[in-house]
Amino acid sequence: MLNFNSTDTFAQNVAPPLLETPDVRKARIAQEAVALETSKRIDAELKARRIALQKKPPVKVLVLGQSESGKTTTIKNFQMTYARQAWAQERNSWRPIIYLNIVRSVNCITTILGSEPDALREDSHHPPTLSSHLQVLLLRLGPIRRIQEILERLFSSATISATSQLGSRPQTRTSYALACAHSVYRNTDFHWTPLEAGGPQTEWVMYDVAGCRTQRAAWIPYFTDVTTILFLAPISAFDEWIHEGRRVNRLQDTYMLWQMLCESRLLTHVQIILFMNKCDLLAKKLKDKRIKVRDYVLDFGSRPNDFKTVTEFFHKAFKDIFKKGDKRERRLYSHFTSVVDTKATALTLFGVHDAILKRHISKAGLL
Ligand SMILES: Nc1nc2c(ncn2[C@@H]2O[C@H](COP(=O)(O)OP(=O)(O)OP(=O)(O)O)[C@@H](O)[C@H]2O)c(=O)[nH]1
Ligand SMILES: [Mg+2]
Repeated sequence: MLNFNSTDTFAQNVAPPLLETPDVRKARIAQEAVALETSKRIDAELKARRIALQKKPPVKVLVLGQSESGKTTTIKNFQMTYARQAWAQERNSWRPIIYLNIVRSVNCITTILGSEPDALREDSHHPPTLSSHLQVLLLRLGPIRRIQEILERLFSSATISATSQLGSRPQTRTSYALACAHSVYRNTDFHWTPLEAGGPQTEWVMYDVAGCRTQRAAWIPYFTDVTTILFLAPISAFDEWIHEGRRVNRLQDTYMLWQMLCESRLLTHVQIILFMNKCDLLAKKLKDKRIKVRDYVLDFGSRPNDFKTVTEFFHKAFKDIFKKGDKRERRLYSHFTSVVDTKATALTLFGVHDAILKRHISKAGLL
């Protein structure tokens, strides 16, 4: 209860005027009633939002593609664009690992030098040689051995707790919860207005799986659970062979995977987005006049070996496979990307993000 006679400045400021006419008093009381109603309404809205947020299913995206196709790099781009804070935190968490690598390298070098008697021998007839400097250096670097031990102990306990957190899904190499501030902020008349792009604070979970052949069976359990599959096709790899088998061309392997996804009955409800990736490497490769696409892709025939013709040709091939396999006339979203170019990728991701969210919302019956 406020004591209006007190010396409390807040109480004095909110106290009614001392000389208040009946009309002024009536207007004030009416105003206060409206303010109270508004306050109650805001409280109720906030509570409803909190409850809705708790119930809201996360947007789940499975990122697929052969090994080295750019999956992890794409997820890093998503993090940088939509969860910058989490990305910065994760980046910082790599610092001790980098320290450990440096410390290990230094210790390795000092071990090799210490076991080389010639390197440490001092010649008394000559001024101090490099070997005496090395001796001093080895002594000085002694404490680093202890640091290596501490860091290694730290990491072994951190690995155990991370493994237990991943729990029942050991096949997920990495799963990032993009608990992004997904309210999009737009500057209007110098005010920052929060816009809700599919609801505030929608949680995004992106599954990053291993792309090598032996790991692909582990993708299947995720198929039924995701809204969207983001498929990475490294189109620069038309003249390369997958590491697991010299005789399998990387582009052929990608086509085969793509066909499997497009035809899969398990995925008919899933939105598929194609990133024809590594365009920068493709452009570079095609500048070398000795590399001809037709030498690796027979269907390419006598078409010009330039970037535009080659990318259009690959695009058509992916579209044809999609159309043939698709059973529900889904829309195919496809993009030419170089995901190492973070600025250009951020622009692509804005479009992709909206498409995914739209699909997620309509699937959740919220549209
Ligand atoms: N130049 C160029 N390099 C790329 C591009 N995308 C990915 N890379 C590089 O290709 C390598 C493999 O990328 P990752 O993102 O690790 O590939 P991944 O699909 O996660 O591979 P796995 O985890 O082995 O299945 C990394 O060195 C990336 O920097 C691209 O568009 N252009
Ligand atoms: Mg990866």
